[in-house]
Amino acid sequence: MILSVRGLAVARGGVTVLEGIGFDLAAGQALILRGPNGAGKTTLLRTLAGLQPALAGEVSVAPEALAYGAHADGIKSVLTVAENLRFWAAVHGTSGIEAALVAMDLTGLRDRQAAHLSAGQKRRLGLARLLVAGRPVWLLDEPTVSLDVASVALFAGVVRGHLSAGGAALIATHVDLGLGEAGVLDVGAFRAVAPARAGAFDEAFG
Ligand SMILES: Nc1ncnc2c1ncn2[C@@H]1O[C@H](COP(=O)(O)OP(=O)(O)OP(=O)(O)O)[C@@H](O)[C@H]1O
Repeated sequence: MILSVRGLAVARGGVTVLEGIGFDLAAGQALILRGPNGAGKTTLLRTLAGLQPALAGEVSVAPEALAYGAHADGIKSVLTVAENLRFWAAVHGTSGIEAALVAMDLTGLRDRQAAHLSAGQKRRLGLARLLVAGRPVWLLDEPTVSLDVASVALFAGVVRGHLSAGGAALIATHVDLGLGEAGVLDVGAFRAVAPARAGAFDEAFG
């Protein structure tokens, strides 16, 4: 397994959100994280990415195998698209940004300053970063936000290519990426916090 999780408990703001999480991710596999707003998908991904500590449990993965992609994707607004990608290639010790530019349909925008990209174009640049990083396990939080239908399809193709090259992906998304082969993990099954009591609204405001 490229990523194994056992008995993991995660918290946000000092409150345990999910507990007893367990799953395996093999090379070539994608797992879609499902659950309503606030269920804990972002918290789980942040914990796996090492951005916050786990409360309990074990995560078995090589830290250098992970690439985390979220809303704040670290784009430097004063740099051009190509300069951003070259920067990340230097950080990750990889070379060549052309394949990433082509894959995310950014060749025509390569010399545009990132500050002047649209929201969807910025998102495509953030996703191109994953390709430049060259890491096998993608942890993705709502990767398709701001993407139009064509870009979602483009991205789904990129994920498929990553999987067939032996990569793996854990993706929190409310959108159907058309990855028929992907598994689904409903984080609701691991919820630690009791839902708000019925009637609480009436008690507070009634
Ligand atoms: N900075 C914070 N401090 C305290 N609590 C937080 C903080 N950020 C999020 N939470 C709470 O933690 C819980 C889990 O949030 P999280 O962002 O992980 O959910 P999510 O499943 O990713 O939701 P969404 O689908 O809306 O992105 C929610 O109840 C949320 O209100």
